Amino acid sequence: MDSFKIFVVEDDPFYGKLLKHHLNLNPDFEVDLFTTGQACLEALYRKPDVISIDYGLPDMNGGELFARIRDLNNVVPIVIISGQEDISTVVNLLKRGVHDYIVKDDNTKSLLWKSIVNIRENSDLKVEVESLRGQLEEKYSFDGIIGKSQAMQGIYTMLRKAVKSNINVSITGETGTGKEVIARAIHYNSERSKKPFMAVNTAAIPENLLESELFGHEKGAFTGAVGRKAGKFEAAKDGTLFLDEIAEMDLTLQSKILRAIQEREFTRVGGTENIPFRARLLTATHRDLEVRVREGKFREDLFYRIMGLPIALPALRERGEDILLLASAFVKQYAKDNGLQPLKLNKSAKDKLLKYDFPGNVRELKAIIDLACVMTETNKINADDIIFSGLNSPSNFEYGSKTLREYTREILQHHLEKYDNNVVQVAKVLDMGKSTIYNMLKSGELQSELSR
Ligand SMILES: Nc1ncnc2c1ncn2[C@@H]1O[C@H](COP(=O)(O)OP(=O)(O)OP(=O)(O)O)[C@@H](O)[C@H]1O
Repeated sequence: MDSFKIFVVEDDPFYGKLLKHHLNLNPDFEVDLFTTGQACLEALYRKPDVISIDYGLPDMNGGELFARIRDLNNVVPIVIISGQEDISTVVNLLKRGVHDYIVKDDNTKSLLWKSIVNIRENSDLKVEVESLRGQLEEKYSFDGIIGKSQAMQGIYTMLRKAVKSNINVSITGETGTGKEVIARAIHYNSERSKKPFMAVNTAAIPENLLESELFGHEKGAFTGAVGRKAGKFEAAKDGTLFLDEIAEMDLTLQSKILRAIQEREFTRVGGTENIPFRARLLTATHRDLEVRVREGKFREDLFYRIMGLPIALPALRERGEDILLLASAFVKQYAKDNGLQPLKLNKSAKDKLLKYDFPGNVRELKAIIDLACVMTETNKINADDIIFSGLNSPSNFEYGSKTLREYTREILQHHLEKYDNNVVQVAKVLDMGKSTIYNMLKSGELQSELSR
C-alpha cells in the first residue's frame, strides 16, 4: 500500500513534534510539519492526502488557511484543531467543507489519529468504488458489445435512442443472442447508470415464489415469511428493472405487473401500503409475444405497455463475419483468463465456424471456443479442435431415429439426475439457458425429484 501523506500545520514546535511523533507510529503515515500557513501553502504541490491545521496560526487563522488551500486544491480533506474559545467558528467551517475538528486537550493526538485513519479508509473505499464502477461501465459499454455486421448496426442505432430516453424497452431474440448484455448496456450507458440494475429471470423462479420475489412481502404473509422483504420492484429504486423471459409469467401475475406499470405503484404480498415504482422497465423474451397474445397467454394491454422501444436481436447466423470477431475475442479472453500464451484461430477453424448455424447463438459460440482452447495442443486452433457440442451437434441427427428434441430431453434428464436436480448447475455444465430447462420441467417433458 502507498504511504499516506499528512501535513501538520502547528506553530508550537514542541506540540507539533509531539503530534508528528505520534502519527509516525503508523509506518504507512508520512508526516510533514509546518509552523506557518504560508509554508504549508508553498508545499501543496506535493499533494498531501490530508492536512491538519491548528486554528490559531501566527500568519493567518485556520479559516483563512482553509479557504486558500481550497483555492489550490479542492479535494484534500482538512482537519482543524482548535482551543475551546474557537469552537463556534470552527463548527461553522464544518459547514464549508472542513472534514473534522478536534478540541485541543489531552486526547488530541489519539483523536487526530482516529480521524486520519477514518479519512484514509474512506479514500481507499472511494478508489475501489470508482474502479469497480469503471469496470462495469467498460464491460457493458457499447464497445463491450462485439459486432460490426449490418444487422448489429441497426441494434446500435436503437441502443443510442434507448440510452437517451426513459422509454420502456422490449428486447427479443433467440436464446443466447445477448438480450441481457443489451439490457445491461442500456442501463450502464443511461443517466441511471449509478443507480441499481435489478435483473429477474421470471422463468427461473418457481411460480409460487415469483410474486414475492418481484413485489416483496410483509412478515407473516405466507408460511416461511419470517420478516418483511423488499422485492425487485422496490430494490430497483430509481434505477433499472430488467424482467427476463417475461412471456413465461402467468396471467394473474401479468395483471399485477400491469398495475405497477400503469399506476406506478404496487403493494407487497400480504401488505396494504402503496409503494411507488420509480425504476425504468426493460423486458426480454425469446418468444414471439404477439403469438402469445393471440393464443390468450399474454395480456394484450400489458404487451402494449411494455413494448416501448422494441429491439429485435438478430440470430448469430445472421451476423456474418461477426462470428469470427466474437470467436477471436473469446479466444483472447480465454488465454488471458487462464494465463496462456496468445492463441489464434487458423483458417480451417474459421471456415468450419462460418458454416455452422449456431442454434444456441453467442452463448454456444463461446462454449465451442472455450472447448477448442482446451483441446488444442499448440497455440493454433485447428478445425479438429472445433467441436460442436452434444446438444446441437449436426451429427446427432444421423444416429438412430430420435428427434433432436428427444436427444435433448435424454441428455437433460441424465444431467438433472447427476446434479441432484440443480437446474442452475445443469444449465451451466451444458451451457444452455436455464429457462429452457425450467420450461421443459413445467411442461412435464422433463422430470425432477421435486416434481415427481
Ligand atoms: N454482442 C456480444 N458481444 C460479446 N458477448 C456477447 C454478445 N452477445 C452475447 N454475448 C455473450 O453471450 C452469452 C449469452 O448472452 P446473454 O445471456 O445476454 O443472452 P440472452 O439472449 O439473454 O440468453 P437467454 O435467452 O438464454 O436468457 C454471454 O456470455 C454474453 O456475455
